[in-house]
Amino acid sequence: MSPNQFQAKASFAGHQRVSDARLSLGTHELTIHAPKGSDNNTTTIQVPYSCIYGYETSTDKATGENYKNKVIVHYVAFSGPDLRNPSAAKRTTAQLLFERTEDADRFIQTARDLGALPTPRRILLLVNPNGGVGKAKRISDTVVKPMLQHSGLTVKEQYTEYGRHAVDIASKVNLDEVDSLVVVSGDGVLHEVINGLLSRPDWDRARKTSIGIVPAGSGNAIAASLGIVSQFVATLTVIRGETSKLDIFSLSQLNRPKIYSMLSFSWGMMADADIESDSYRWLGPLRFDVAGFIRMIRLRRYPGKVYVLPPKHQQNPSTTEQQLTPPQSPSHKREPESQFQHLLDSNIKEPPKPWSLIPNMPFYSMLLLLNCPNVGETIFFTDTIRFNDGIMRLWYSAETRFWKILMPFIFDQQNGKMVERDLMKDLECGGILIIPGVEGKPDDPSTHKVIEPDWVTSSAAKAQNIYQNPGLFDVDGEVMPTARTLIEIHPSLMNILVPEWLYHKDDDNTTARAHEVAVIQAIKAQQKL
Ligand SMILES: Nc1ncnc2c1ncn2[C@@H]1O[C@H](COP(=O)(O)OP(=O)(O)OP(=O)(O)O)[C@@H](O)[C@H]1O
Repeated sequence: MSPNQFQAKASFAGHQRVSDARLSLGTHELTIHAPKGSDNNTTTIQVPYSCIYGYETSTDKATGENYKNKVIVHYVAFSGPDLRNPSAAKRTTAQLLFERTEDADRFIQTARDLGALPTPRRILLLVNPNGGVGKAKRISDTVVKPMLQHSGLTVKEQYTEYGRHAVDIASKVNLDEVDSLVVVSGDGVLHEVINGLLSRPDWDRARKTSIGIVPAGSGNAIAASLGIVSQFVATLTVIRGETSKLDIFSLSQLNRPKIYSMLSFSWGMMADADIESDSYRWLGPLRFDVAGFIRMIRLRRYPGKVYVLPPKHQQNPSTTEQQLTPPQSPSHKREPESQFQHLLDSNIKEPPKPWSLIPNMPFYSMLLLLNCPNVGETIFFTDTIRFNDGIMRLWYSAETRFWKILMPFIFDQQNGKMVERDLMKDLECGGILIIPGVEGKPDDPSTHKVIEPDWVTSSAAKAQNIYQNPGLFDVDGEVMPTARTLIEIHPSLMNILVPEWLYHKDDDNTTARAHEVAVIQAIKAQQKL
């Protein structure tokens, strides 16, 4: 027998039968060949390594107390080939009874050497008891912690106790003691973790700490964008420890601390609906539909000008060099480098080339800047975006006709074709500068200030029924003041935990592809049983 092959009695959760089986540890999967019945046909079960989240050894009662010859392999199995179907993933086990303890030990050691078993790491779980409809604690207790129990990972759990507590935790956590910060909540708490890490004096080290999410909020857009649609897959992802680079946007306003975003920035209808949906939190994910519908029938148009910087690959080097601030050495950088901070000066009326104004847009009914394919768990916007391609995608519209706006949201919410309707225009960009016509804190009328009277109070503006209110600036579901704002992209700034099989069809990621193939083959083998 080759060193990667073993004999054991095998049985599976939910099946009574125990068979004498031949096990083989391959490049990407454990294969179990077991006789099916009296006719000596064999059945083959495959357990992809990317689905194994732990193991335990125990003593088999029949062979005596001195023998630790039983190995229970814990893994996630899928009932169908759609790895994004939330109900397809289940936890299960394979029980392997070896003749001798040495055989069990050798099996574990070989599996470890081949990367079949999770590598020990230290995890800090941040659980928001108020996230979504308050289910995060239950998810942590019934799914996350039980799965972590056999993983070999060291786990600390902390509840967030107040709004923005996760910022405080991430800005102070001892990075020598934690390998990954994992949020059991929604996008809001992950946004806070990113902002906490990037606000640290040692941000250049902190940004390399991997971050992860177990979706337990109501939007869960980032998890859905990563293909993490169930809590089982999310916890498996945390345990396996595979990471991908994540682009981050920075949002700068004069005399205010920088804000960092991993997901989206919006202004107009979607921002209004997202923030206003907070009053319907008890509805769960449906809150976005209800708030969205109300906002669509009472649509607003906000005045403003938006300037766009082309993405790096479209820029002509001779026109950009003069814009760059001198590069600082990493040890002196107090925060991720910003190249166009000087554009926040309100004396600069027109940012110089290669910036350009979005033409013929005196007002916006919606504006959305996206880093990921999903804007919510159930709103799959487009598959043309990568969260690590170094590009921002901007969608905008001045449309105000109710039916025009409603159609894509009714028919295309989940098929990624929303952007194909003739509603929004889109642009690839490396940065944007937004100059709203009215500034202020959206919820405090005493702060509202008309900055550009021509755009807001002129008779032409009045004739177009332009809203004389700043509107909401929404970043990852949180409100920021409405003011002149510079948004820049920082390509691959952070590392996010992703399923090992996360792969886009046109990416040349052969390892991820191999993992995906292994999982699909395992599902097919399972279905033949
Ligand atoms: N103990 C707490 N009490 C009150 N608010 C909290 C507490 N812990 C965290 N928060 C706040 O809860 C807010 C919502 O959290 P989160 O965004 O994770 O959930 P969600 O809004 O349901 O999900 P999503 O953003 O995906 O829609 C965050 O702004 C966070 O600051």
